Amino acid sequence: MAARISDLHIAREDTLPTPQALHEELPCSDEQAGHVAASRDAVRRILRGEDDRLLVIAGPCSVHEPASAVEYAGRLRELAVRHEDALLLVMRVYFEKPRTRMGWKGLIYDPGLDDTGDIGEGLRAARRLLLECARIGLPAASEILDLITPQYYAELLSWGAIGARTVESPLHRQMASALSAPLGFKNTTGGGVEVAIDAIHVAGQSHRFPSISMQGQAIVVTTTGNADAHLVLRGGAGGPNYDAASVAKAAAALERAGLPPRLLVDCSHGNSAKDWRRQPLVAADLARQVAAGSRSIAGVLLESHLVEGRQDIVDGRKGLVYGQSVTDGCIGWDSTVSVIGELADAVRRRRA
Ligand SMILES: O=C[C@H](O)[C@H](O)COP(=O)(O)O
Ligand SMILES: C=C(OP(=O)(O)O)C(=O)O
Repeated sequence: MAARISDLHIAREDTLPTPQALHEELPCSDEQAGHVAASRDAVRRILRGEDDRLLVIAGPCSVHEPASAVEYAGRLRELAVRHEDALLLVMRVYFEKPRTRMGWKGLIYDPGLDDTGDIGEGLRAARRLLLECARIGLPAASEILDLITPQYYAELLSWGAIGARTVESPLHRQMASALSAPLGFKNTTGGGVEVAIDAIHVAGQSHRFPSISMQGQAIVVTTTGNADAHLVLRGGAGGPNYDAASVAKAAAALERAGLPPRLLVDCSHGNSAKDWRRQPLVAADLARQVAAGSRSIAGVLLESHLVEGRQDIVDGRKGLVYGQSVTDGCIGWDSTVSVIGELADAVRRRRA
């Protein structure tokens, strides 16, 4: 008998709807598409220095509860209008979590929070939420982690991230060359900025690679390159990199590499030593840099939710505090309002 040599580690296979089927089930209207296109344009203008506002990407570390994400979106939209002279507010709507070891992988991978892993339902929930953001006129941002799932929802994003764990991956860099939204590359978890600068170069070029079509067919896609890729400083194993000296060093590295010396800074992750209480201190330092005239800082990222802190998933959705993160700790709503106000004032002071 021939030895069994395939599928030795496959427990089961389930069929997903095609990207096209999901788009037809949850279509994007002309108004929603118009909002996404205009938001991407606004992001690009800020990145290029043609608009002196600050891009602020704020929202939960991960979305696990669509209802609290919708409530957060409504509140952020009000803040966006209040500060639109100084800030472009974008909601962080993250559905796929790259874990250091094991842990809940996000709404797309496990929408039930119970390891049942109904990815079809997760994609549906993600798309529904992004459509809701577009409906209320709030631009949305997400990390692109999986190489197939973007076909299901990425056209609704106004900003995307390639995270610290995947910034060196050739597959993510070539996938980034296909994405339609401006894209931030994080420095590595070790703190390496050069790796992200390499990634920006690679994503800006044309690539040819295997992918899936809207009809779910295996295809070879040829891309034109994403000209709006940029650097995000998120700190790393060696410490934070949000201070003025680190920002200046990174801006100089960008210039040496022939790239515009403009970047985003994440107040969380390595820049807060993963302690959410430190995020307002990081944001205050960035606000001081902006008010003092820095034009290198084009944007700021915040992990924020309705309720401060974080909680563990113990028994699926049971017992969870509404509006509190189940991944990294977040600042709460009141702190979010004051941090965003401080950033807006910094832009106004820089103008004055
Ligand atoms: O922002 C999210 C987390 O920092 C990232 O997914 C890693 O999380 P973990 O170290 O808890 O696995
Ligand atoms: C995982 C994230 O960030 P980083 O890649 O910087 O760790 C995140 O923003 O969720």
